Amino acid sequence: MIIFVGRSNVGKSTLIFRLTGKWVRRGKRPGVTRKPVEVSWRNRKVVDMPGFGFMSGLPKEKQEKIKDEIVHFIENNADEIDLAILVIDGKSVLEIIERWEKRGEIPIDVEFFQFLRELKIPTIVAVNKIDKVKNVQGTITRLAEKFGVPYSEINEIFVPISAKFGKNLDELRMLIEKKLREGRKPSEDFKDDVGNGLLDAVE
Ligand SMILES: Nc1nc2c(ncn2[C@@H]2O[C@H](COP(=O)(O)OP(=O)(O)OP(=O)(O)O)[C@@H](O)[C@H]2O)c(=O)[nH]1
Repeated sequence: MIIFVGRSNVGKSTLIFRLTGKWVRRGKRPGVTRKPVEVSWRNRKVVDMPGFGFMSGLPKEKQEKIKDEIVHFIENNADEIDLAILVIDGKSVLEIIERWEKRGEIPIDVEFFQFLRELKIPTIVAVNKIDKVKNVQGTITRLAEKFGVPYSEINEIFVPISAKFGKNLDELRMLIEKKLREGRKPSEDFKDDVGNGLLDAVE
């Protein structure tokens, strides 16, 4: 199974369409709670998770509920998940992350990334909407710092793309295939060091 996670409106559905030729969108306006949407692609399940985080008109409790549901889905299906693609909006994500940091909170995108890492789920961060970003390389470097990814691993994790304009999608496809081929490292004992953070938050 391949899962797509990310804030609402970052372009998850557009990206899934670009990669698989399948529409997962059900025409709902942003902010309306929805369940994970599953399509089948090359003998695998591809799941578009509901968007997390702030959505205008959505009360905080509902945001938290969506986040908890995503966390539970990932925990319950962790054995089956071969790859997670965290989609972020390259234009706005750094500003959002810095806003959270100023409030002394862990930014939700960073929290999800670390949660996936704790579960040893191979993860790619698709930095979308780069058609709107001036300094792409600078953005990726700063993102790597925020996500705690060492410089040497940047190209294994971050891929700048534009789902809408079809930019760099071949690079993303190649990285997806590479990660699926590699699978989980055999030495990584699954669920071994699942510790704090999101998991505790929903206990
Ligand atoms: N400029 C730009 N816009 C994009 C890009 N990818 C997607 N969009 C636009 O962003 C908006 C949201 O895209 P969706 O694919 O619906 O986003 P989503 O993450 O599935 O949204 P939810 O269903 O709310 O979770 C749409 O208007 C897309 O056309 C991109 O690469 N560049």
